[in-house]
Order: sequence, then C-alpha cells, then structure tokens
Amino acid sequence: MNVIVTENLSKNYADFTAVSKVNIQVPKGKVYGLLGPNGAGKSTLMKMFLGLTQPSGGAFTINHKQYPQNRNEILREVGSFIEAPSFYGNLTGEENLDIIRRILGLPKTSIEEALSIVGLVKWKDRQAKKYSLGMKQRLGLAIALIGKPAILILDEPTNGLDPVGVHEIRTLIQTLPEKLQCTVILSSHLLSEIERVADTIGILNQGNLLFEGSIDELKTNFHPSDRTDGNLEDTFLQLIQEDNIRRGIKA
Ligand SMILES: Nc1ncnc2c1ncn2[C@@H]1O[C@H](COP(=O)(O)OP(=O)(O)OP(=O)(O)O)[C@@H](O)[C@H]1O
Repeated sequence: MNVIVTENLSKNYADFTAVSKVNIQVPKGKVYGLLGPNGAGKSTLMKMFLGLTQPSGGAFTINHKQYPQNRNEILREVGSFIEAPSFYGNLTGEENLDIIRRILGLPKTSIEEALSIVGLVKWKDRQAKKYSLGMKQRLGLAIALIGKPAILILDEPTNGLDPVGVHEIRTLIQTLPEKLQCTVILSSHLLSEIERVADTIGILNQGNLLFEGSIDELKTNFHPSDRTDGNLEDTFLQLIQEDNIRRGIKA
C-alpha cells in the first residue's frame, strides 16, 4: 500500500517550473529518500504535501485522502521538519516540547517519549540555544514526531552536521518506522546520506523525476560498473549530468 501518491504534480513560480508532472508512490511503513541536487524541487514537493504552497497542476493523495479537499485531515496525519527547525532558544528542550504538546492536546508522557526516541533525555533541561547543531536537529525531529504522525516529512534533516552527526541522525531515522509505525519521507542532495537508510529512492532533477525504485534497481538499471566503476554516487551524478545535457543545461 502507498501512503503518498502524486499524479502529474506540478509547481510553477511565474514562468519557472520548479516541479514538473511528478508521479511518485511512497510505500507505507518504509523510508523514502527524495534525492536531487540543489534546486531540484525537493523542498517544493514537500511543501506541497504540507499545504505550505499550492500545486499549479496535478493532484496527490496522502493516506488515500485527496488534497486540497481533505487538507485538514491530511495535516493531522503528518509531522514535519522543513528547513532549519524552529524553537524558542531561551526555553529548554523539554519546555519547547511542552508547548507543542499543549497545542496538539497530548498527554504529558508524550514529552518524555519523544525525548527518549531522539536521545535527548539527558539534555532536556538545557536551553535550546545552547544545544549543539546535532541536538537542535534532534529537537526538531522530536517536535515533528511528538504527535506520533502516520507520516514524517523531513527536509534535509542532516544538513550542516559533521559525519558523526549525520550517522547518528541516519541511524535514528532508520528506527522510526518501527518505533512509531510510521512512514518517513526525507530529502537529501547526497546519495551516500540516504542509500543506507532509504528503502525506496526518488531522484529529482530540475523538477523532473528521473528514477524511482530501490538502490538495487538503481544499480541494475544503470549498470554502474560499465559507467562509473561501481560507485553509486558517481552513477547518481552521471544521471543528473546526462539529464542536464538532454535539457540543454550546462552542469
Ligand atoms: N518562492 C519561490 N519563488 C520562486 N522560485 C522558487 C521559490 N521557491 C523555490 N523556487 C525555485 O524552485 C526551484 C526548486 O527549489 P527547491 O527549494 O524546491 O529545491 P530543492 O531541491 O529543495 O533544493 P535545495 O537542496 O537547494 O533546498 C529552485 O530553482 C528555486 O529557486
């Protein structure tokens, strides 16, 4: 079963097409990695799922609910982390989560649960402005998942982290479908960041979906050994470069 299905979903800004007739299918209970270089349209696609920007064309459903007719029902099922996580720096991690808990009408126990899932229990009494970047990302994730949403949308959750931080967040994300019985969709511009965490990947370039499938399918379909000595990151870059050439855009 798929929890997100798009049909020719498009977004234009004036005469510029940021997302062009994209058809993706996100399977339930898995991690879906949305991969693409800067400006590929990843954030725009995610923002459409969250009702933060209106589609210019096409349609999508989330948990079989049609957007925009069922916008409010959709938003109740989705937790998100888009761009830099926002919170009150003068409040502690726990106090920040308490604000979200009250808005969502959740029991007090949900704070400790969220802190525990993201590994912040030890740091819950520290002011958020004194958190390291990795802790801030964890707090952002805690805010996104405190309501135990069916779907978690995470835009570049490892952005700006060092390799250790990237590994920690990646390992954490991998556990979320089982811990929360949810589906995760996350974006990145680096294949290496999501190849170990995502069950399915969708590759976007210049608003177009170039590939959707498993890492194994990517390897099989694009014969990396013939083209790039088996390096998957190179295969991805080559796919993008070839698409740019086809569209007459200099890489
Ligand atoms: N509000 C806007 N008005 C005009 N153009 C926009 C707007 N938002 C995004 N764009 C353009 O749409 C394209 C896709 O942007 P988007 O942020 O979705 O890409 P992305 O894949 O998330 O890239 P990044 O990894 O850099 O965040 C870019 O060329 C961007 O400049």
